[in-house]
Amino acid sequence: EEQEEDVLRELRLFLRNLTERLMLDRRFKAFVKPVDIEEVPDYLMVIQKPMDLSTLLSNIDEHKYVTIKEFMSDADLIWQNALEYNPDSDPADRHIRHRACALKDTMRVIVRDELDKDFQRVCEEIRESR
Ligand SMILES: O=C(C1CCC1)N1C[C@@H]2C[C@H]3C[C@@H](O)[C@@H](O)[C@]2(C1)O3
Repeated sequence: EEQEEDVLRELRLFLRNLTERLMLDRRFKAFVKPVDIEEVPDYLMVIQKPMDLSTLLSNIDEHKYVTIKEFMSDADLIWQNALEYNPDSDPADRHIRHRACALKDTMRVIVRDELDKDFQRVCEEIRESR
């Protein structure tokens, strides 16, 4: 229905705004683009599902997400992958993990504070109806 497409358009606007705000945050610079496989040749041996903020933005424009849960599943890969690939006690890994944790918390707080619960439920109903 057209009313359903109106809801999904509004979800995409929220998701683009959220993703763009994260991309502008200096703490999250390392998460903006895919990890460079030429620079990190073993990355795909460790990480099965790479993800980054630019890829999230492309997915939004390709109408991949009908609910916030689906978006968060991909968005969570960004910090989860960073924790998994950078586990060591050296300062560089600790710095990446600190930023990964900040990304996780920042995303959740923005969604909690800015995405209406009733709107989320309407999106879930659309997903269940398809
Ligand atoms: O995991 C990541 C990114 C950081 C958050 C995502 N990378 C894997 C490499 C390990 C570490 C060293 C850099 O040379 C750079 O190549 C990477 C990029 O950081």
